[in-house]
Amino acid sequence: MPDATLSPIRRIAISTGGGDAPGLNAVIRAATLAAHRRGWEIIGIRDGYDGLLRPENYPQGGTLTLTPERVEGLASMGGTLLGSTNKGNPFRFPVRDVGGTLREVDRSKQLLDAFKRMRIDALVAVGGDGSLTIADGLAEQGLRVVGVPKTIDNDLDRTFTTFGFDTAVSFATDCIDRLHATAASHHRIIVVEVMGRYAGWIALHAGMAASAHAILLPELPFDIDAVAETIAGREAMGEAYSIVVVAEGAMPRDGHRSLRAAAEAGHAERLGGIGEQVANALAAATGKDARCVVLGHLLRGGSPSAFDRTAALRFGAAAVRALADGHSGVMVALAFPDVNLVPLADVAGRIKCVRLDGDTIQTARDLGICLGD
Ligand SMILES: Nc1ncnc2c1ncn2[C@@H]1O[C@H](COP(=O)(O)OP(=O)(O)OP(=O)(O)O)[C@@H](O)[C@H]1O
Ligand SMILES: O=P(O)(O)OC[C@H]1O[C@](O)(CO)[C@@H](O)[C@@H]1O
Ligand SMILES: [Mg+2]
Repeated sequence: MPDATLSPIRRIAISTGGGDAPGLNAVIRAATLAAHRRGWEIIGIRDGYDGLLRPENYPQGGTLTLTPERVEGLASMGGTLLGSTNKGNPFRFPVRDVGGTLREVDRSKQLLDAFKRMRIDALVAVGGDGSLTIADGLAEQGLRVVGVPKTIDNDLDRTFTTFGFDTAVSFATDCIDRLHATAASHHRIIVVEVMGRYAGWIALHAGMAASAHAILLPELPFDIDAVAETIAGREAMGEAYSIVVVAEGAMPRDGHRSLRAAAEAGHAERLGGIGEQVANALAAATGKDARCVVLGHLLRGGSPSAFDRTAALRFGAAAVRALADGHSGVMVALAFPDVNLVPLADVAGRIKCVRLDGDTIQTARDLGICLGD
């Protein structure tokens, strides 16, 4: 429920947190123009909240005044004008003690003090599950906050989709389309590893759109023999090549996720390497030549698709409207065809995984795609 007793807004801030996603700049543009229309000032915080929490790193200032001129032409640009971080959760801020060990401290109070000092009345927090959990915590401490759902992973609950996902899937689809030709020419297996730590939306959608022969998801631990059988079955039908799409968080039934670096204070674990493992295992099981292509951070780059731009622009404007209407502790969400508001508390600390009984998975099965089970 909007709070009619709130003091009027004069100045708001916007921050972009977590992995960057195409469309962040479009949100910044829309929020800036919508704020200016209401006579509000708007400032951008650099690199999540680092601009306020690590001022020593910003001799030119940790914030940026946003004006209509400053956000001109921004909607089509990838990345984020403000910078981002996935290493500085203010509630679990990494600090190195004298012995050199990293530990986490709660610096949320300092952040809220910085907001007060800068006369910031409200915050638009743009991010994924991590950033919106932080935003929910700040709202609980009394800050007026509206969240905006971002992530190429599409793993946020209570919104039809997040912006960034469509661009990432379109790019992955284009890459896999291209790999069919070279795999077929050389009668090879090509394994394509895509991002997606705990949710396999990118692998599932791009794999289906680009007619992969097998798709391996974090949600469904795989049996490599099932994939090898699919490849052998294709071989028997005269199809001497196969494309396997693997989410970075996929794991064998009797194994575990492939880690590049373990989690440490202030930093989540880094995954990667499962594509290479699957390629090697399939080469051994089938006797065929196999290659692995890792799309990785390429999936985060590029200009946002028209769908992501539109969603991001709508989200940025809707976040400002929500603040103007007295809402706080909410996230703007796509409830096709509208944008609505959902409680941040319903989103915080949760991940939307691929539902194994959902129609997309069933469609993949009906198309004859092997899911490794
Ligand atoms: N505004 C922020 N300032 C500092 N650190 C942040 C901020 N937002 C998020 N983080 C850190 O980054 C992590 C990931 O954030 P989030 O889930 O929003 O991003 P994401 O797009 O899902 O990307 P990923 O989780 O893969 O990094 C959080 O758990 C948190 O530790
Ligand atoms: O940029 P980093 O720290 O390597 O993070 C990579 C992670 O970020 C994401 O791109 C976005 O959440 C994940 O898919 C991926 O696991
Ligand atoms: Mg995340």
